[in-house]
Amino acid sequence: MFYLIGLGLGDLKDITVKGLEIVKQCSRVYLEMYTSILGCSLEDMQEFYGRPLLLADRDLVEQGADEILAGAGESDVALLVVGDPFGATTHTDFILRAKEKNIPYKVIHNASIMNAVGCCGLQLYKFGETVSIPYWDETWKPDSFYDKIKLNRLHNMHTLCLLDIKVKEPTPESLMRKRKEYMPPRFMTVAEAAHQLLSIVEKKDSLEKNTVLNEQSLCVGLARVGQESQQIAVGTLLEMRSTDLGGPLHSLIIPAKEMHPLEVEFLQQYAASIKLDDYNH
Ligand SMILES: C[S@@+](CC[C@H](N)C(=O)[O-])C[C@H]1O[C@@H](n2cnc3c(N)ncnc32)[C@H](O)[C@@H]1O
Repeated sequence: MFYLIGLGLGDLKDITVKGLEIVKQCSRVYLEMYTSILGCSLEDMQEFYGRPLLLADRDLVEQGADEILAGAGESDVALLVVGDPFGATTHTDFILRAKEKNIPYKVIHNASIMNAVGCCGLQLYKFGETVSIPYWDETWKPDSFYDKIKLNRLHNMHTLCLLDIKVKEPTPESLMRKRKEYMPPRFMTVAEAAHQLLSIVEKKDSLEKNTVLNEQSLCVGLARVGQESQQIAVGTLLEMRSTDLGGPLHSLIIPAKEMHPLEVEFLQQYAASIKLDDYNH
């Protein structure tokens, strides 16, 4: 059997009882470690699960499905995913591959950022399309996510912005070499995301006089949701640019222009600088 097991968002104890029992009985257990991270070390996980974990980086997950699924028809193999297995777009492919190979499979669900985002008080029912904000570099500055945020705002929906994670990034010097050297992992912060959004707003503003989003628009910053050190901050896009929410992972929400009074009341707890009742969101 092939098992796809969600680990939740908090720490190693967020795995479900069912998930833990399966982990203990499997012949091989892989840990996917590039679409998200947990607030604990690999060593702690191995000790808690009482067994070694095989690390599955992007190359192995995207190109090595055969290797991971090998033997899963005869013995039990698990792939552990931080959050929920379907909280990232990558893992449905595993199920399709398992089906193709006639390997039976089971999914063990867990909390995902896609639903835990409700911790800030914004109603899940009112979220529109989720967007991903990628790190820009000198020459590559994609901004198509901005149009999706704009559409959500026009339809009075909140936008969850997932922020880029860069792991196993080759150093520029090693790009031409066979043997790659890697940069330290990077996790986009709420401040970095706000900085990139502001530069798009400034560019679009002068081009199209766009008032859907501006530097005074309300934003919600989330950090380490589900962990003991979880942080939530509410402020303007401009304020978010200089807000330090500490270590990874971070997400940014652009709320709808019109909010339910309960949403406003809940958000107000985290808004140090703004009186939301009087504020044009
Ligand atoms: C591709 S998504 C992976 C989602 C994961 N499989 C899940 O179900 O939650 C990764 C992005 O979600 C957001 N994220 C994941 N966990 C988070 C957390 N605990 N707190 C804040 N943001 C989080 C970050 O923006 C991160 O870059």
